Amino acid sequence: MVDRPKLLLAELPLQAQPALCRILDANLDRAREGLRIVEEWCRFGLNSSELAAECKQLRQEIAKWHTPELRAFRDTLGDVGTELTHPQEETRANISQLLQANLCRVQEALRVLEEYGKLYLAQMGSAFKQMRYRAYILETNLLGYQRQQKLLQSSLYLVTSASEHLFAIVEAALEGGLTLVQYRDKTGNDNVRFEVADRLCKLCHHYEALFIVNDRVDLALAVDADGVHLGQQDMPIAIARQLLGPHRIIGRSTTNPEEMQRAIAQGADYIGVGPVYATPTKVDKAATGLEYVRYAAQNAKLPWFAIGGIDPSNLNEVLSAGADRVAVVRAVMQAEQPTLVTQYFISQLTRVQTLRNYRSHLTQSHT
Ligand SMILES: Cc1ncc(COP(=O)(O)OP(=O)(O)O)c(N)n1
Ligand SMILES: Cc1ncsc1CCOP(=O)(O)O
Ligand SMILES: [Mg+2]
Repeated sequence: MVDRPKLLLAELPLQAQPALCRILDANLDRAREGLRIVEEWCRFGLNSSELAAECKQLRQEIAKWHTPELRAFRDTLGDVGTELTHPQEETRANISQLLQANLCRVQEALRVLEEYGKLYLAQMGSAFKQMRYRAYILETNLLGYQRQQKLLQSSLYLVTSASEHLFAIVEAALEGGLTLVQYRDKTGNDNVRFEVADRLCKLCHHYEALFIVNDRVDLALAVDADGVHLGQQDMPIAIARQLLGPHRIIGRSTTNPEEMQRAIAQGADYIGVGPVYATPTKVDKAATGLEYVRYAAQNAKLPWFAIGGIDPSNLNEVLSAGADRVAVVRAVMQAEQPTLVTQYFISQLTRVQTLRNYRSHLTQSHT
């Protein structure tokens, strides 16, 4: 139980006392309801016992303040606010929006409890201030966890190239089930790049896909991207991590085992493996061939994407060498039907992943 500090309620004018108790009662409910909604996703959607436990602990701590005295002031019929809804409350485009809305609701309710709580009980303000900070940390951890999960679940990675139909192509690929997009543009100026990156980021998030910016940490931060992709000549991973914080994704290009081991040691979240085949999209880089794909399949202990010259005609060869994630530019950006090509890639990648998971399950259960 909460220590019973001094009750300040009596110091308020008599007519303000019921109002204060109703505010506290309503917001104690609101904060817990919002947390419960978030908790369900942590538990059943993300399978994260840590995040679910944090939601539960916060809920329980809030509940301790919800005393019978406060509940006694509830007057639902007399509440003029029950009919007031915002149109956005009626629709939720996706899980991220739903979580965002409820985390925001929890934080608002905790703020109300912090402020009005100061008039009710000594220590209530500081207790709810601490809980509000915990809710912010929960939000950041949840977002980071969601990103890593989505990265793990992504088998096809679209790296964009300049095109007058850029948005239509990316949207078509998203319609086909794409969940990971990198904005790569070596031309143009920063003004245009910012506009394009911002629009692409919103488009990807609307489809619940991750959005990564090539080369540029500043641009990634400016548009609130999910992460950045850095080559060997780009910014060091450690500096990017300092700028981006712990929860955004950092990818690294690798062409050989040494670069792979270094990227892992430096804390990359995923790596590009290639160019597997020579490609006009990256003329300055020699092909690494399938040998490096085989090496990655045996040694990479993080998500890795075979990249470079991959298209539906050679996909099977790359999969047979051990890849189960690929990144492509032309195969989708220049496809006549980007949705269909995306669906084809994803279906083939899912097929090999399922087969390999099944085989490794069998091997484990026989040892
Ligand atoms: C997924 C992925 N892998 C490799 C690269 C290449 O990055 P980099 O070597 O920095 O070359 P540029 O793309 O910047 O020309 C990539 N972008 N994505
Ligand atoms: C950016 C990059 N890095 C290694 S290969 C490559 C380009 C791959 O493009 P494509 O899929 O068109 O061959
Ligand atoms: Mg680069």
